[in-house]
Amino acid sequence: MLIETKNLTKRFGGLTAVNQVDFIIEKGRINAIIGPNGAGKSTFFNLISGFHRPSSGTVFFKGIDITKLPPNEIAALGISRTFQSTSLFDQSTVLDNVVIGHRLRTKSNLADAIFRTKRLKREEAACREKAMEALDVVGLTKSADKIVASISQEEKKRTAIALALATVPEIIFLDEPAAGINPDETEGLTELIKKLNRSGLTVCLIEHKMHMIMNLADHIMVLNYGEKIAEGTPKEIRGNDAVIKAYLGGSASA
Ligand SMILES: Nc1ncnc2c1ncn2[C@@H]1O[C@H](COP(=O)(O)OP(=O)(O)OP(=O)(O)O)[C@@H](O)[C@H]1O
Repeated sequence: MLIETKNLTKRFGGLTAVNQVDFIIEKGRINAIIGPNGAGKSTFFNLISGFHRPSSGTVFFKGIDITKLPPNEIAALGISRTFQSTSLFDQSTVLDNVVIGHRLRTKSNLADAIFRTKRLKREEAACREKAMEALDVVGLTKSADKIVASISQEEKKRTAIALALATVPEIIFLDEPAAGINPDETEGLTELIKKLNRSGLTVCLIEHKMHMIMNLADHIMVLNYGEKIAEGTPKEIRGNDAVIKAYLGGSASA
């Protein structure tokens, strides 16, 4: 298994956003986390990627306890993520945005940066090369020099994925990759996620678009009020009484 959470819990004051969640992500699969608004999905991602410290519980990556590691160290281990409100630099090019993602993995220190050593120059060239490879994978080679503010919403989503890929992850967490794009674009993005998975990348995504999830995921976990209420294949989840009740009774937008 690639990732395992045990009793993972996050409290914000009196609110328990994630409550004792045990979850296993097997290598090579497409996993999805669904649930009504406010169910704790993004918080769960933040706990795994180190952006939130859990109140209790543990996160393991390949059997190693990563619960207390900072986000950059977690990323360097091979766990990458995109964010819901795509945080790209609007006035920079697509390529420059992706180069930043790759910097995480390079080793130059401050002295290198000041004296512009040969190593730094080598690393910069390698960064741009990796970034171009990532843009090729997501189908954005031709948009590399465009300013982010001028590209479509779908291209922004693809740029965010390229950014996450530039750190050469083993697993990628995608937070609502298809939010705000039309059905055709959603179809294109679904194909891209399938392609990434076929190339060996393990995927875990949060998505409200149920049709997309049911077509894409091998394994689904359902959260409701921070608790895991079900997990299984799309077929198992579709017929699960607790899941149907959670969606009908809550503020679900799915
Ligand atoms: N930093 C925070 N401080 C306080 N409360 C928070 C914080 N982050 C999330 N919450 C609360 O935790 C609960 C779970 O939120 P979270 O964003 O994880 O849900 P979600 O399932 O991702 O929702 P959505 O589908 O709407 O994005 C919500 O009640 C939310 O208001």
